[in-house]
Amino acid sequence: MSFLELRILDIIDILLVAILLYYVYRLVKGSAAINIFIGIVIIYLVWKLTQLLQMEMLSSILGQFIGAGMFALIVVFQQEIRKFLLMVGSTNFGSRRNFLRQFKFNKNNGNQLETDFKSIIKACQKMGQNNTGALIVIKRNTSLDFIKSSGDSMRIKVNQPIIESVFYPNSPLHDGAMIIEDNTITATRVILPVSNDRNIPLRFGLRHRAAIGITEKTDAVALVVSEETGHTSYIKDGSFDLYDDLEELEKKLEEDLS
Ligand SMILES: Nc1ncnc2c1ncn2[C@@H]1O[C@H](COP(=O)(O)OP(=O)(O)OP(=O)(O)O)[C@@H](O)[C@H]1O
Repeated sequence: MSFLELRILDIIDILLVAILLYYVYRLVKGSAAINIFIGIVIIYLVWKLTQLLQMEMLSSILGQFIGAGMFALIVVFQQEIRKFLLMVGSTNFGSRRNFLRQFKFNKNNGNQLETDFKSIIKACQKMGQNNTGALIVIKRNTSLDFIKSSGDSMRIKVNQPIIESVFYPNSPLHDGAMIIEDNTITATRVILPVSNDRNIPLRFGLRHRAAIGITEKTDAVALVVSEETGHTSYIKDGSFDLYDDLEELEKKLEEDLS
């Protein structure tokens, strides 16, 4: 029964593997790769079990299969591996403020720029009334530098008329997404990664899929104003975060951005 002895390091090991699996699952969720991912996890677990029970023959067959399969996996999951490395590399662990924010130690410390979410919501409401489409991504901890380069960089403090004029249909900047970081509009016309999730209802087009895509890959939140319905959707962690009225939306943004 010696294999059942647990050291602290084993627990840390298990936790780290669980986190890794969670991130891999988030990357492949909704795409065809999810079935391959589940298949691999099952084969790996069976292999480990056969090793533990010292079933030599089955364990060596599965071991060889997994060894050769690693190369095949790199080819099959090329896209996902790229996204994963991008996600790891773009997480700004270096910033002390962001690090502390993870633990909410420095909540309301007065030094950080509070996002003027009320102006953003008012702009969305106004654009919705005029059936003007918009896609706004608000950064939280994960760096968005890897997508900003696809658009035009700028540096304007958030305010309602500026947001409305960026998305005004004939404006040269209206296409693509607007990025907001630390209460500053830092990029417009940004092209976002589109989600492959097959569960997104067909009535939602590319604008909504792009918002879901970026919130799957980063911890940013997104607001989408539909050109067709005028409705503002709030998107977080790769899915629609529903609300009943604007006050509730304000509350959600206040909580999520603090
Ligand atoms: N990958 C992307 N990144 C950023 N913006 C995008 C992306 N794909 C589409 N868009 C924006 O979405 C607009 C097209 O939206 P589309 O009509 O397909 O979306 P929708 O989700 O149906 O929204 P709506 O309800 O407003 O029609 C484009 O004009 C462009 O501005």
